[in-house]
Amino acid sequence: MNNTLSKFLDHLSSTEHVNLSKVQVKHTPDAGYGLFATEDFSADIAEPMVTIPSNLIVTASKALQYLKEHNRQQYNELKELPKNNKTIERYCILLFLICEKNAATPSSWRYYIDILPTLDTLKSSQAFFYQDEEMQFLEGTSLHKSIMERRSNVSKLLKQLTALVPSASNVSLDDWQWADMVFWTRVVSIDSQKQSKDKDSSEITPDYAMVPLLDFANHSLAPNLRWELDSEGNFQLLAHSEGGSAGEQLYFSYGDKPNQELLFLHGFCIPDNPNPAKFTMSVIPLMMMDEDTIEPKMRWLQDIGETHTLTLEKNPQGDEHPLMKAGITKHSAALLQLAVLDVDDPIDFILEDDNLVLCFEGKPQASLDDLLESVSRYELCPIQHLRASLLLSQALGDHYEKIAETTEEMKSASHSDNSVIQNILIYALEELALLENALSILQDVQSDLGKDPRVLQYIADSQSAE
Ligand SMILES: C[S@@+](CC[C@H](N)C(=O)[O-])C[C@H]1O[C@@H](n2cnc3c(N)ncnc32)[C@H](O)[C@@H]1O
Repeated sequence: MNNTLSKFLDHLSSTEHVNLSKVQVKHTPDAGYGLFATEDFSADIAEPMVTIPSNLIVTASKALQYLKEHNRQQYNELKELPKNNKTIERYCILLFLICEKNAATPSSWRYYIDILPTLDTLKSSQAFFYQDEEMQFLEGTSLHKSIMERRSNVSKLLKQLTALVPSASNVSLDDWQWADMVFWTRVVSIDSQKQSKDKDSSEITPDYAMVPLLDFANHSLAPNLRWELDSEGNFQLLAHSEGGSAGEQLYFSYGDKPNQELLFLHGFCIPDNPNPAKFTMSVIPLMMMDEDTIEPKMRWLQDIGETHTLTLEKNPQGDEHPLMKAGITKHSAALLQLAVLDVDDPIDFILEDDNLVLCFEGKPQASLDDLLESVSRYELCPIQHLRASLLLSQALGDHYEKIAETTEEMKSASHSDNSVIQNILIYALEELALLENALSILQDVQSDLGKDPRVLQYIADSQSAE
């Protein structure tokens, strides 16, 4: 056991009187440290395996208390910010972590800070820090896009923090990244109602908590450990389900997260994860096909407050729209209908009170739902559906090809003992299967639409025009 870990555990047992007789922290083969049972445990026994006292749990109010003593300026600025806001809660906790990590004179919290993963450890496991080779293996996937977005947002978020808390302007980007990642990989969300003992009306009602010791427990979809808050705000760690035997690793569930989310937040995947993958991509490159309308379309989306993300889910979304049979959400089906409209279609854009309004067949469209509905009543509707479906097939097909190529490469023997690449492979194959299924459904959809007389006429007209 390393020195900082044994000091931390000593501190818990001798100073804080935490009874550690039923659990221990040990290295695991593939998940860093883990929490293990030292004796048989059963859900029939109501007694907790271990109780973490409330004074050891890091919440926003605890962080504020700490900053009041250790960084009065940050405390004064934070306490003026709106209460019960998750972002502010997170800022409090991050600033606490950074302040104690860098304090010349350690407080008793340093035992905990010292056992948290360092930035170098996080760099070797977190998707955010993937090198070029790993990013190449993610080409075409939704995760590639999410990582790039997170990278470009990091300094923006730090700027947002310093706009609210000017005294945090000396926080380095490295410290900020370290604290943010430590936070997201270890935080649990608690029901703030149960935290009555922790409430102080002048401070923030906490929902986020970092719980020393519990945060050594790794994730499983079949957990044998659960936690409960007692009436004093202490965290009780209890056997879950059937319990288990001495020596077993104790897992709790981080939630029903799909592999994409697990890989993004934690750097690992669960083989055969039943939580279905989602594929996301931006509609913007698809809008770019028509240079004349891209600008007003983007402005209209902005004015009606809509996002640009297309989402493909595993399970069909219904049959309100042919694309939804392939798993495209209603919002995405509408975005695709918008994307295919061009100057030859019955659309106009008019400016009304500084807002750009899209009119379809002369009627203003207040929302994407309205547009979807108007297109479905349009006499050439099957043609519009077919165009949207072909555009989607083209886009998904491009992603499919990129992912198919990289998964073949990852399957090669030279990567078989690289756990990072094996995790990427599990995730990429799921996304590949999702795309393959959608592409095959889209083929059927297109073949059905191709039989519609209006479509046949349209094709004949276009051919004779050529
Ligand atoms: C709350 S911590 C658990 C303790 C951690 N293993 C440690 O060494 O400190 C969460 C992190 O543990 C790792 N982890 C948790 N569950 C895992 C699993 N089932 N497989 C692989 N790594 C896991 C991930 O790096 C994750 O971000």
